[in-house]
This record gives sequence, C-alpha cells and structure tokens, in this order.
Amino acid sequence: MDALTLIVASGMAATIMAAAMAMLYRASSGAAGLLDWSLAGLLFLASNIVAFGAVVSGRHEILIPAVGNALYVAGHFAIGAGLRRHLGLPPRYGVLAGIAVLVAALHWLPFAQQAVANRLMLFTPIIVAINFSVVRLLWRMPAGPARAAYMPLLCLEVLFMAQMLVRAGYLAIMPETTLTFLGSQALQTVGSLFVLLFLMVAGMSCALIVIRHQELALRKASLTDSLTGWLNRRALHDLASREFARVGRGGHALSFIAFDIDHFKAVNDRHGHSTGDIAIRHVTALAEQALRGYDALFRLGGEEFAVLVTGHGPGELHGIAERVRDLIERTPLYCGDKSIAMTVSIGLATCAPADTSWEDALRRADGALYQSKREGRNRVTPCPMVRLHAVAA
Ligand SMILES: Nc1nc2c(ncn2[C@@H]2O[C@H](COP(=O)(O)OP(=O)(O)OP(=O)(O)O)[C@@H](O)[C@H]2O)c(=O)[nH]1
Repeated sequence: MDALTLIVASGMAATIMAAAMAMLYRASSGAAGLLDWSLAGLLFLASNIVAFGAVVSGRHEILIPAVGNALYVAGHFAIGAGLRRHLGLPPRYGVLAGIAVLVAALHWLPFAQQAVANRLMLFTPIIVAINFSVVRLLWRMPAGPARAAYMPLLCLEVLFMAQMLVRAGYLAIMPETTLTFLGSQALQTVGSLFVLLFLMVAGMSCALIVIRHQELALRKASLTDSLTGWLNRRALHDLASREFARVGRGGHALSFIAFDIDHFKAVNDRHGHSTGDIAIRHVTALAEQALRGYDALFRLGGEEFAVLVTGHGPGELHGIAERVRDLIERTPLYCGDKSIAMTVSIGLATCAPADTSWEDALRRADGALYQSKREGRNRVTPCPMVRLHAVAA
C-alpha cells in the first residue's frame, strides 16, 4: 500500500486522538491523564508530519528518521504517562526526555545507518519495553467494577507489542529482506496499518477509562455523605434490601444499631455550626474505631446514624453497641482549649421472620433509640424482641 496514503491516514487518526482527548479534558473539568493522551496524539502527528515531509521532499538525511522515530517513541511513552497520571503516579517525563535523546542518537550508529531493517530491529525493544510497562500497569489493576474499562487498552498494547516482535523476529531470521526508507514493502505496510489501528483504538480506549472512572466516582458520591464519608439513605435502601433478601434465603441474622448524638443542638448553639460538624466527624470516627471494618455505616440525616450488622446474635449485638457507646463517652472532643463531652443514645433491633421488609427492623431500632433518650440518654436499648433473646443468651 502507498506509504504516503498511510502517513496521511495515520496523521489524521493522530489529530483526531489529540483533539478528542483535549475536548474530553475540557468537558470533564480536567480529568487526570487526558492532556498526556492529547500530547501522545500530537507527538504521533508530529512524527507523521516529519515522515510526510521526507516523502514529499525526497530527502533521506539520517536526521529525518532520527527526529521522526524519537517523536514516535515519545507518543507511545505519553500513553503510559497519561495512564500513570490517571492512577495518581508521576508521569516520568524526565525518563521520556532520556529515551527520546537515546533513540535519536542511536541513528548515528553505523549499524543503524547501514539499513532501514537494522533501525527497525534496534528500536523494537525500546518500543516494546514502553508498551510492556503500560501493560504491566494495566494488568495490576485491582479487581473491581473499573477493571473492565482498562482491558481494551491492555489488549491493544499487547497486540501492538506482538506485531512489533513478529516483524523484528522476521527481519532477524531473514537478513536478506531489504526495506527502503519510508517504503511500501509488505512488512512496512503491515506495520503502518497497525500504527493506524493503534491510533484509532488508543483514543477510544483512553476515553473509556476516563468515562468509566467518572461514572464510578459520581455513583460513589451519590451514595456517600460528604461530611462523614459514611453511606447515605439511598445506599441503605440498596444494601439493606439485598441483605434482607439474603436473610430470607436462610442467610445470617440481620440487625440494626441505630444511634443519635445526645443534646447535639446544644453543641451547635454553644460552639458554632462548624464545631458541630467536627463533633459529628469525631463521633463517626470513634464509632468506626469501635466497630469491625466490615459493618456498613450510614448517616441517615442530621445526627442520626445506623449500622447494618450481619451474622450476630442479640448478645453480641449488644456488646458491639456498648463498645461504641463507651468509647464515645470516654473520648471527649478537644477543640482548641475546649473539651466537649459527647454521648450517644443507641437502639438495637434484629430482622424477625414476620418482617416484610428491613425497614420494619430499622423502625424498631429507632423506637428503642428513643426509649434510650426517654430513659436518660447515653445508653443502649435493645427492642423488646432482642431483649428477650439477650436475656436468654
Ligand atoms: N453542625 C451540624 N449540625 C447539624 C447537622 N445536621 C443537623 N444538625 C443539628 O443537629 C441538631 C439536632 O437537634 P435535636 O434534634 O433537637 O436533637 P438534640 O439536641 O441532639 O437532642 P436529643 O437528640 O434529644 O438528645 C439541630 O440543631 C440541627 O441543626 C450537621 O450536618 N451539622
């Protein structure tokens, strides 16, 4: 296939990648990695412009492939840099500067100047190493809802790496193969088509990563309370419904620890609303400390909270709630030179066979909580059914 046509097509694909990533960067209020991926598109475009100029002018000085190949290698590196930045790692452009200078300088080796095939064999390990570092990062992504979004880029990088190695291997075992500078031999045409495919799919794969990441962040924000980091009522509905269905299928006991800060209005009135916010975070942090890491924690509103506990009998549930109450009572909030004593009132309830919904149990836990308030606050009250079991335990 005509080399000039492929260079123009690759240049167009690189331009689309650069523009799409830049536009997505603006639309996503500056998501990490997109500018690096836009830069990758620009570097590939620049390498195509150099190649285009060489074909059109017919000039073959070694400086032309030196610059073109350095830009091309930099394009591959920038894809990894974007991924690193997206994952919160430094992009390492200092390393890129070193690699680009090395790639350019290698063109003045007599081996590289002897034949185009030699240059291809010389630069294949460098490009494959860059692709491999991207694959390694992608492969190590933890399992979870975001992982699938990284797979298209991983497959693309593996495919690209494989074709580079096959082409270099072929040249190594067929030393009589002759390639001309920016020629249209089958081996070069195949390589150019892979570059074209890479540029077309890389942009889409990177966009997919960002879009999925933002979708998950939005979903998390919609289910989380921003002050405490605890889940909100909406999340409670999803999670408790799922757990209640599990209980119905013969799973473990499902219980609620509902609690409310005592005389919280007085904290706000005496110390101000922002100290009130600090006090809420203080109480939730202590509750987290007293609970096990795997209980689901919810802020239901204002200074009302609930913990969804699975797999514990009434006696153990009472013990857990007492630990929370005790730690909060023993740990006043220090704010400057002020010490603010805090306590919570707690109610407990476990889902019963007659319950038609988890909300029945939460309602009972709420009733028990208000009984704690009526009986003087700073105490744990199991709802009557739980209390009966607790006596038996
Ligand atoms: N600082 C702060 N205060 C809040 C927040 N949400 C609710 N509140 C306040 O919490 C207080 C709750 O007051 P009450 O419902 O009267 O309860 P209380 O003073 O704790 O009294 P008892 O519950 O009966 O012990 C109100 O003053 C609300 O304004 C919040 O996010 N931050």
